[in-house]
Amino acid sequence: RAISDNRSVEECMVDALKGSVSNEEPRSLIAIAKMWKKSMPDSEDSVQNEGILLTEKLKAVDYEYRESMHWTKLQRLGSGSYGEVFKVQDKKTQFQCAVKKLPFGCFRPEELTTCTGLTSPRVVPVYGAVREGPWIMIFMKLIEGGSLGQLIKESGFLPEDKALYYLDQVLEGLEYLHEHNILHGDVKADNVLLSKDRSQAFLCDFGHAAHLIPEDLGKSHMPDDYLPGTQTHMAPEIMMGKHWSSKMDIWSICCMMLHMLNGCHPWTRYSSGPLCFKIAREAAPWKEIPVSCNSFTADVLRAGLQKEPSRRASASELRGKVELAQRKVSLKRFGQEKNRASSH
Ligand SMILES: CN1C=C[C@@](O)(C#Cc2ccnc(-n3nc(C(N)=O)c4cc(F)ccc43)c2)C1=O
Repeated sequence: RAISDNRSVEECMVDALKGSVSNEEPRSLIAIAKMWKKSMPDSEDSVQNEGILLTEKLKAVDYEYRESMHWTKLQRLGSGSYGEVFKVQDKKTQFQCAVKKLPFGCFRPEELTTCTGLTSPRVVPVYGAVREGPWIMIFMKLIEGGSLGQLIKESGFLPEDKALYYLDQVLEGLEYLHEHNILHGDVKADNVLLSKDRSQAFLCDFGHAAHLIPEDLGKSHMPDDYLPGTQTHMAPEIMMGKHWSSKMDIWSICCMMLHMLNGCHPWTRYSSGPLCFKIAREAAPWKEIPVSCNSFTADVLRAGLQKEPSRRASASELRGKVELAQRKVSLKRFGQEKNRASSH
């Protein structure tokens, strides 16, 4: 029937996937994510259980994959855009991973279509997604070291060399996303996860992500259902309803750098209440760059905190400046340690 109706391959695929959970390829996950967008939650779906698992370590049983029956929650890890995140375990394989649980009505297909099939070592791998009644569960790799936001809270703030180290790694992830015309849309320390030894950083939470259509760049405004990210990290062009581009992520990652260095989000030390007018009208928050910063680190922040997107550095340009600043900062630190050693 499918082919005779001139239906797309994707539509045929989705028909075959409806109402069951199966282990399939990434393109099936993308197809069902788009199907979920079209189907609104209603009462008869209360026991609906359908989805796609991308790894054999998570095993659907008789085309079902249900909480408590096939996997169990071990502990709450944190909260993302519109959802809570848990450490979970597959009952059959004992494999542990993380799951973001969100209401079906808050699900955006871009949360899956933007991160499925990515191969960057700086992006948390997705393991699949399953709908259970009014909930969507998105499974992903467990990252044991917690979030960069939690590290900053524990430490108060980060030393310049460590902040530059994490900034470089997250910029590598942004370089990859922007090369694939993907906007992350909510870059901040809570959405950067750390390995157990805290040497590796990974980008997560594609709940605000969008596909950047190259021919649309510079023209289109945000799509109607676009979900803005964190206000303190929001680029001025969003506040002014102007064109959107990958440069939004660059503004946000520099706000994250200020958060690492100062221990607080930009704009929050000098004002309370809605920031949208302040961010749109006032100068970029260069005054929040610590005076103790190396001049090359300050250059990174000034290049990324340009109010005009066209004057703002790209991820690759900013990474080059970060790596120069890292050399200067580590040389300075090396010099200080040498002086300390020789004075003893
Ligand atoms: C690939 N993929 C699939 C869903 C996704 O959009 C997300 C997310 C998200 C949001 C907030 N927080 C976490 N979060 N994940 C973990 C983890 N994987 O171990 C985690 C661990 C924490 F300690 C705190 C928050 C955490 C994950 C996404 O990116």
